[in-house]
Amino acid sequence: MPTTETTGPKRSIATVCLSGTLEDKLIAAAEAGFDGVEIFENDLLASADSPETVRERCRDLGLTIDLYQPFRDFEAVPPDLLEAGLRRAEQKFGVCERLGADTVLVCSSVSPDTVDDDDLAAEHLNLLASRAAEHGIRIAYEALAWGRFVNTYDHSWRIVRRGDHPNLGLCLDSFHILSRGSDPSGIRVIPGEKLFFLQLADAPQLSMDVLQWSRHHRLFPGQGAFDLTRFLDLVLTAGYDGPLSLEVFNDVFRQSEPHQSAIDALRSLVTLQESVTRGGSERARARARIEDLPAPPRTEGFAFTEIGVDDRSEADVVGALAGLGFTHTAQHRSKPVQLWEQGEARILVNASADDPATGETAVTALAVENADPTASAHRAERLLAPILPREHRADEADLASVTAPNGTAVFFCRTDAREGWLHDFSPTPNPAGPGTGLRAIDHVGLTQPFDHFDGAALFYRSILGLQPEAPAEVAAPFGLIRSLSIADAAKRVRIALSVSVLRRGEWSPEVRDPQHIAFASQDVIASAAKARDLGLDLLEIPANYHDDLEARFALPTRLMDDLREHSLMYDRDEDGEFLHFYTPVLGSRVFLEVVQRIGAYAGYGMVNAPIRMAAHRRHRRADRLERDA
Ligand SMILES: O=C(O)c1ccc(O)c(O)c1
Ligand SMILES: [Mg+2]
Repeated sequence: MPTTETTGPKRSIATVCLSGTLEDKLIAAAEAGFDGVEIFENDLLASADSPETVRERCRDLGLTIDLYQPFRDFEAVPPDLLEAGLRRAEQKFGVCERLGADTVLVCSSVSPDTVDDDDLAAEHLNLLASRAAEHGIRIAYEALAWGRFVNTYDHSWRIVRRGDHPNLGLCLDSFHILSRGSDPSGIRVIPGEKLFFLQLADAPQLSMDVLQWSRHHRLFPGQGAFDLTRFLDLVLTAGYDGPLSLEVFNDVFRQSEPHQSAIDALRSLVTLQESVTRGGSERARARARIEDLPAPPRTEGFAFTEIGVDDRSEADVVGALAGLGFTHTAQHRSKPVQLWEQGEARILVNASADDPATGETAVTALAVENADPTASAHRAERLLAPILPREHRADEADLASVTAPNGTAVFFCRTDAREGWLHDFSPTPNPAGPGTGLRAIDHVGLTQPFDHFDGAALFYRSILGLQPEAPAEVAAPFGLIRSLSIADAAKRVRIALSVSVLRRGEWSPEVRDPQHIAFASQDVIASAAKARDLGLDLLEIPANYHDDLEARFALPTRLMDDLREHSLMYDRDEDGEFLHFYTPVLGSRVFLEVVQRIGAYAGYGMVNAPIRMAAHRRHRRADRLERDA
């Protein structure tokens, strides 16, 4: 139930964001903790409930109805169509009165009957506003990015100003403004009382028809490429004091379980408010205020990562860790959990924690090192993250943790705390080996199911206070892979999310939803050589790859020899170089990687993913043939 109290602006959501019938949508919005809704006309038309019943239901759920929409193709039309429009409007005003909604959204016309005449548009909207006023209703005029003649916010503002009626104002929709690349800074000079409504939506940067972009690809704030922090700052600075409302048309969300979408939606809005309170104008900061949201954790790296294993995969995982020079340093005092360490890299191998969803080998937990785990867990709870119930004995650490969308547990830890997580482990007598030069966990790679990708990115960003890096796409053997990595400013916590774009059907790669843990080495060639000596089975990279590499980068012969000999891969960007190698897949879908960043290389060797995926498939095939022989 709602844990995010509203002390700042009201938070609303358009019913079009969520899947289901009107009833499903209202319940989901209320349960997530929204204060109000925009009712999309089609949702009401398909409902068997009278507007009065909908109004009552909303009241019972603690929701206000902040907007009724959309009313279309009204202004700057010939007299007969104007008459018809006014007749339609009277019916809508009646519906609004019955719903208890005081604002109707009017989209700029796309009709071929509309003329390019601002005076006429203003006159018609003035007439509509005076009719609306008789019902105590306001008209919020919104410039659609594809409006026939009015398609920018400044144009809609000129018309509203000319229309000059107290019941006529603007609806600003971030999508329509930012998708066209309009400069939003002019919003600041619009009088706040003329801003009747605000709709917030993000979107990925795409080059396509703007109507298609809007109707299929909108995202919740923070999930796309628009600068919504600046946008909201400008709107609040102008003096807008209505609800912050989300209006997201998205093909995936339209068919997703509405409770989860509503939670994602609210999380995105709270996170957006938070970013305005950190950087906005004084007026915007005061308006966006959120009570009692602890600051994002100051992350200091990964405390540990946990791999859940089963009877068969345990030997593979432990064997690979030993081959990478890790030492089994400690054993959990009450659970079948081993701690393996090298440098600051710590891996828990948990024989009681295979993936609850699939029973497979999986990265079951991430733990981030930070100064105040209790505050971080409190923040996560305020951001609607599901808190993980923990079984722990009275003398064991009560670790604060939450569950990420795909079931991965996220722990907040202080490794050096006296009663911290390490306290639950007893040291083994194993002497620390020479290692292979691994220092720490560089990143964790998690593949997400397509429908949860945007939600997962938002979750990690918002809960851990991370920032997204550049999104990328590569064509891989089993389909297109999209990736988005997120990291803290110091790059000590990096999470590389990826997704098979639109995966459908039966034909599927050998490794489903792979996950990996990458370790940082200062000399990956030496690490690979030592790992070989320790008996590690390195993933073999084909000669074709290295031949192409040589041609592309003209690397020194010595380096090429090393890359070939140790099955290393290579990448380069403007700021540095990246060398990396992999283990085969351990169990069903986990593998390990060792990376070396030279200079300020910022990526993850994503261009090499298709080569790695094909190599993994080859390796597993060979493995199976060997087992069957
Ligand atoms: O796509 C549309 O038609 C549409 C309707 C109403 C809106 O508020 C909007 O932004 C778009
Ligand atoms: Mg809109």
